[in-house]
Amino acid sequence: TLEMQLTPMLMLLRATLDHLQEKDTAHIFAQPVNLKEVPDYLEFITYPMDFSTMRSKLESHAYRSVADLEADFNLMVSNCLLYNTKDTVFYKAALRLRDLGGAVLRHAQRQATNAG
Ligand SMILES: CCOC(=O)c1ccc2c(c1)NC(=O)[C@@H](C)N2
Repeated sequence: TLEMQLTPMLMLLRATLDHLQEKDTAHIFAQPVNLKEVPDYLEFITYPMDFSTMRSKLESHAYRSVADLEADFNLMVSNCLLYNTKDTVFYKAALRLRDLGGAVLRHAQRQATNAG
């Protein structure tokens, strides 16, 4: 579509978000933390973040660069490392997502720079 040609950044951000979310194979970052299931979550976490929220922000043009997307990705990972103890599946998944996502984001930034 015309949007495909005229908004390379939006296309790159969508592809990068898809690639980041593929690394969350357990889907524990897919939706906001359920505050009914985790009632004390906001006692520790000021700004919750998850992939569905990032996708809504992307489609609302809230991200103007790979760095903007990376900031919310890092927030999501940091929230998880802060709230959950080291022995949990959540904490371990956040470490793995941080490392795998870092490579995805470095590649995306190179593409953004090359495309100009
Ligand atoms: C149905 C119960 O779900 C959860 O308790 C739960 C579900 C998903 C979670 C989470 C908790 N904690 C987190 O830090 C983020 C990363 N994901």
